[in-house]
Amino acid sequence: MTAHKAVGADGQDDARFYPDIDELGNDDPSCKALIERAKRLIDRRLPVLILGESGTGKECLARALHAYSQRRNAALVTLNCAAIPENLIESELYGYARGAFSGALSAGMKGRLMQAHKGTLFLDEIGDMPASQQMRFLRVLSEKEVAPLGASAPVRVDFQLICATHQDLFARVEGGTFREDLYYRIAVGIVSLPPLRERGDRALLINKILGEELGAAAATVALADNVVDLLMTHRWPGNVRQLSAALRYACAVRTGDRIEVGDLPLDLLTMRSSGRHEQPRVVEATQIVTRNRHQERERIMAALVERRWNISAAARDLGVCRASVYRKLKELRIPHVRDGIAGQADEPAPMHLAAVA
Ligand SMILES: Nc1ncnc2c1ncn2[C@@H]1O[C@H](COP(=O)(O)OP(=O)(O)OP(=O)(O)O)[C@@H](O)[C@H]1O
Repeated sequence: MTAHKAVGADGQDDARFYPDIDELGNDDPSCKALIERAKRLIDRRLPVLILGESGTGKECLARALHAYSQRRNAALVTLNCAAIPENLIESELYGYARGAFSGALSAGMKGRLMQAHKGTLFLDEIGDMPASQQMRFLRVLSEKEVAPLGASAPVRVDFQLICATHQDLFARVEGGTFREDLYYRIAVGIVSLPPLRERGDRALLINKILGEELGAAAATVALADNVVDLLMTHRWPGNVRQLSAALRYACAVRTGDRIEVGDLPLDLLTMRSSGRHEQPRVVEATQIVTRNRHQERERIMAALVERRWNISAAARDLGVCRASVYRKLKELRIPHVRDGIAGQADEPAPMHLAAVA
């Protein structure tokens, strides 16, 4: 992760960390290809338009692109067009000169377009830019000049434009709420982020988020099999944001080294019972199960070695019953060394072990 200075939606310096662009694609070939394409679009004086459902990582990508670009040492200035009241968007974007109107700041105000000079302007939810502002913004893009309200002369601006929307922008053009000429001006370098349910790197994403949340402890925390099943089959309407929130919640409330289904947010379980999940992705689920198995194997082996294969003592350390330890030995294919350490081990496994396993 790389840190850069930026100016956030409230105009204040934003010291948030910026994702490393190469980490966004994980090891998934299609995500990596998409990120590589986005990298090729930056620094070409082309506007970039990031499309994708809410929570797919559009802002993350915009931040990563800025941090990757040649403009990384200048500001990234963001404005969420849906979050600013229509009557304020004009002064936010263009600013105003000293004494431009009664109630204005005495020193005037530098608008976001001028703040972004030499840097990057990120306009989130561009589909919500009021119709009254679209023509003026188009003119700025054509003329590369801004005229703050009350200013005697326009000011030249140079920024990398990145816009994002979760809406079908062309449908808004067809519906008459978004100008067609502005659409063609901003929709040049289009990058479409897939919804989480269509991504082939869900397991990698889960591991990455767990790693970020738990740090070194991630190596000792496993996911119960039914948690893996749920994470891999849920449809995630809130995309990566929802997945990340669910995992962070589970990491916070877990009481042991295993995240159980009861550690997941209640709304996720409710959605599941109402059928908002999909068919398991067997290959990916296997990756997580393998990771869990590996960690579980290590945990059990450590307890057994520590207790010199005294199953009762190891079971106590692990917080499970002896039968569970025997079941795990079988399940994880850990060969019993009972014969090798004579006198240290417990009595032979009970006859009903096969049935338990
Ligand atoms: N590749 C990724 N790896 C890890 N976390 C990610 C990734 N992409 C997105 N996230 C996380 O998902 C959350 C949502 O990301 P972001 O705000 O970029 O989505 P968005 O598409 O801009 O959402 P919205 O349309 O609602 O504004 C953030 O918390 C972000 O950290």
